[in-house]
Amino acid sequence: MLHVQELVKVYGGRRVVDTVSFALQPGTVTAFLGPNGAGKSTTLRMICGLTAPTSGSATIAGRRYGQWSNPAHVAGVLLDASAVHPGRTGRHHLRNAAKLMRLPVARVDQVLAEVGLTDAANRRIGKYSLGMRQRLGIAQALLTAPPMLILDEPINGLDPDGIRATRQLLRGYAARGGTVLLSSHVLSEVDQTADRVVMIGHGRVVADGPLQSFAGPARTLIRTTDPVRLGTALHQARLEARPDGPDGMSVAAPLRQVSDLAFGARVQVLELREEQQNLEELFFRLTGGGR
Ligand SMILES: Nc1ncnc2c1ncn2[C@@H]1O[C@H](COP(=O)(O)OP(=O)(O)OP(=O)(O)O)[C@@H](O)[C@H]1O
Repeated sequence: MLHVQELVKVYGGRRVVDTVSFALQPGTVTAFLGPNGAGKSTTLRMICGLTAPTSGSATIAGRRYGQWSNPAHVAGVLLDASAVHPGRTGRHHLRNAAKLMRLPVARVDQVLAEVGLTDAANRRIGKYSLGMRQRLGIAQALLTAPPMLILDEPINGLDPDGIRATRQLLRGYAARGGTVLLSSHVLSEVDQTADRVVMIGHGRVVADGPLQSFAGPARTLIRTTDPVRLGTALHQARLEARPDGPDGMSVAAPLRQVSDLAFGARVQVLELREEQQNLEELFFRLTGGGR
């Protein structure tokens, strides 16, 4: 669907995008992750034909985005959610966009509903929160029901409900065969949305693969009435464990193994859960944490 091949952008003698390559398949959500200034927006702008590459190419379904006679039908794009007229209502804004693309106006109410903006449709955009503007931008990208979405920081500024709704929307869209590329500088925003991560730092791709492949070994948090006894059992099983609170331990083992061990040691378990994978650490290690 999307093929990015050795894209390079030089500004003032500096390679802000440095030989970036990746390809996306239909039915997937890919997060393009990197700290501020890593080169995400510049890459997305080159993919959408808004910035000319110094070298390299990006094609969607075999052609450069700008070469398609109706590019919005090939990929829906949200690059800057603030680029909207504040005096217009959300519905008015989308109606204008639909007319420009020669789409039936009935489509406007469908996409407003898809992004959860029906109730705010007749309010002026100037009164929208950043999150609402982001959702309006996603609605506009969805107008043509395109096979691909390219979204620059679509989750930035959303409240938890907005993040959840956007996550469901994008997952549903990919489940129906759509291809999503979304950028973010916050890993936790996308770790439940994306199947795959392309990480970029200082203009270069530093990691690319399924999200699970970045996960470290499983860790389990266990709280028990008898941490000393459990500690002995863990030691005997040669499992690395570190204290977590007065009666808790973080154990370097999968949940099932820790559960079996606690059962065998006859300690009463108060809490047992898999720990969140700390992808953030990996992200900062790989990208150098910034410019
Ligand atoms: N038009 C331009 N002229 C000169 N330098 C630019 C231009 N656009 C971007 N840059 C520089 O290129 C680098 C990458 O910027 P880019 O906006 O692509 O990063 P980003 O990863 O999207 O970051 P952010 O999350 O802050 O938007 C930055 O150092 C930025 O200052």
